[in-house]
Amino acid sequence: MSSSGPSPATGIHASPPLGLLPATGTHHTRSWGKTTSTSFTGSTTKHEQSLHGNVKPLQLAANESSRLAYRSPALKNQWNLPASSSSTNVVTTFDDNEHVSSSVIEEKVGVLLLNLGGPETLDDVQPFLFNLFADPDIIRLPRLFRFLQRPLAKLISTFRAPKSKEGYASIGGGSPLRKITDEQANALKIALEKKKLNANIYVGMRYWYPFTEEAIDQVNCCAHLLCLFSIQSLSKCISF
Ligand SMILES: C=CC1=C(C)c2cc3[nH]c(cc4nc(cc5[nH]c(cc1n2)c(C)c5CCC(=O)O)C(CCC(=O)O)=C4C)c(C)c3C=C
Ligand SMILES: [Fe+2]
Repeated sequence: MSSSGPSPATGIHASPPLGLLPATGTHHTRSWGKTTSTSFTGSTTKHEQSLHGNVKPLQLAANESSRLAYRSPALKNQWNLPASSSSTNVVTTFDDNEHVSSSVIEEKVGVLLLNLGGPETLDDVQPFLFNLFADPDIIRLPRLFRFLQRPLAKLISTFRAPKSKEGYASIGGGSPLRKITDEQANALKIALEKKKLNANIYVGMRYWYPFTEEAIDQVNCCAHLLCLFSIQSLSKCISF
């Protein structure tokens, strides 16, 4: 996959987010090509929404400059979050001028930066590729042949790994994606602190560490979780 776009620190501004999720419940997310569920702190509500599901843009307030907070009306219903919920809904949006406008904030916000991940060492290359190809969103087999997904992923990843390793070796022995995403998280934390917003930032990857499920397990700070898809790519296979 080729990557391009703004610098890591500012790339956040160009990336469409997934949504604002309540930081309680059970998430059904996918890695290694299978669906798993992850419970996280304070869970009283169950829901079926995948982190990778479609989320509609938040109804934005007056200024329509390119903002990044989205919320699914459907999710709002699903999680039973009435507008007058006792827990204040926190909606923080970012515009192109790096101005942050927030509604009244009474609860700490968590931000989950979602990315895809990449192999960090040459030994990671084959298992990373396996995770990638075992995902039916990457290689979709007809229903009848679904049972072949993982054997096929094993086959392709094993065959492709040597060539990919050469590529990764030539750029220092691994993917820069983890480092870039961690840098984005730090930059976001610092930027929000400057705005007097104290948010916990988490990083979750779909195909490598730290997996989204692990990241969600860490979420313990907040009533709401803003999920931002922090991918920059020209790849046509990524659609939002
Ligand atoms: C048939 C081959 C491939 C398809 C189809 C494909 C689709 C696809 N890939 C991503 C996300 C990533 N791919 C990454 C690396 C990578 N992808 C392929 C092959 C296909 N991908 C290979 C062989 C590799 C390894 C690198 C290489 O040898 O070129 C990565 C990791 C990037 C990094 O920084 O390391 C990601 C992420 C998506 C989203 C996608 C289709 C939707
Ligand atoms: Fe790829």
